[in-house]
Amino acid sequence: MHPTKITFYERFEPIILSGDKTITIRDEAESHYVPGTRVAVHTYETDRWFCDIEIRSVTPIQFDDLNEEHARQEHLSLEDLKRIIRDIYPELDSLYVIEYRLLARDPAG
Ligand SMILES: CC(=O)Nc1cc[nH]c(=O)n1
Repeated sequence: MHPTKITFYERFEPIILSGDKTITIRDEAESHYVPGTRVAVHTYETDRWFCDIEIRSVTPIQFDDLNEEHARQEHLSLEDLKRIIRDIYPELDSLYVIEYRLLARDPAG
């Protein structure tokens, strides 16, 4: 069964809902999302649902190959992107770029 839920840190919620953040970079354990499927997005901290997304693609990437385009899609500078990914996944080089589009959001949010 493919995963139908993903969590994001609350600090990313505004740039996901604005449509400015259109990718997330995850490890192998979170690489099994299926393009074309709908996924519920919850906060990591409190498990609060705040939107649904559609998975567009899942692409392997090496940490050293992260570039300005990935940073633009994350709505970050490349320096900040690399620092954040290193904080979340210390010493992990094999990663996955999950591209998505926003489908629906909490009308009260
Ligand atoms: C909860 C969590 O791992 N969140 C992440 C990890 C990597 N990128 C991202 O946007 N969010």
